[in-house]
Amino acid sequence: MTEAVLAARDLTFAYQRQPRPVIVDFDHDVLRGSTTALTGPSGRGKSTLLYLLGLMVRPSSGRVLVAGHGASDLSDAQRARVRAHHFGFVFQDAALDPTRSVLDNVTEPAIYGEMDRVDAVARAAALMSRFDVDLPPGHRPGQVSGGQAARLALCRALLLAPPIVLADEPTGNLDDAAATVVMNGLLEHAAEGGTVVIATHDTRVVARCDVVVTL
Ligand SMILES: Nc1ncnc2c1ncn2[C@@H]1O[C@H](COP(=O)(O)OP(=O)(O)OP(=O)(O)O)[C@@H](O)[C@H]1O
Repeated sequence: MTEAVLAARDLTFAYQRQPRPVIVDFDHDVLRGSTTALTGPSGRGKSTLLYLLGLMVRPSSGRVLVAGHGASDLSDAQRARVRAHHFGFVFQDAALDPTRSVLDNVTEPAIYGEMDRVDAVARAAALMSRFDVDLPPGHRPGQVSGGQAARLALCRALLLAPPIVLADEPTGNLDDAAATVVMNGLLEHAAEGGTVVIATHDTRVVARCDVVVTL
């Protein structure tokens, strides 16, 4: 049987001071090597669900299991460790730190993931070359295009070759060519044995995922 690398059990989540929960009794198994699109209309909770699965917010009730182990009820420090070892994130609108160079943005997960600086820089250079964003390392995010920022965010997410990549609207505002590069990168990660979950309303992305979850 194919193993669930990530699972939601009776997951319910309400933002503080909000009358209604955004996610209610959500159950799902994400299988190793799969690509999953979380889709649905704006405001249905795609991003929220992605952050729950990525252990960035705690569920109001229910659990998230990572590699078969309950993870959402761990302490903040323990969840941070699980995040560092299991997940890579592509945040909405790339979310690069404008105060740091593009290289330091891409190598940032190494700080949490126990990869030394020399290896991190080499791996970053290889990824930046593969995705055709081998910019001068001192460049700042303010000096790059939206498509380049999206590819740099992908490089950052893949830096530690994480078992699971979670991506929040990774192709938002990208033209077809740039969206294809980013999507190909995510699909290649899955083809290499990684697992990919994407919150998106981009039909170009949904069409290329193995599993579609509509919220
Ligand atoms: N920090 C917050 N506090 C209170 N409510 C929030 C917060 N963040 C999101 N929400 C609400 O939760 C609901 C789900 O938001 P979420 O961003 O997860 O949806 P989404 O499906 O990803 O939307 P979109 O496609 O527009 O990005 C929305 O009604 C939103 O207004």
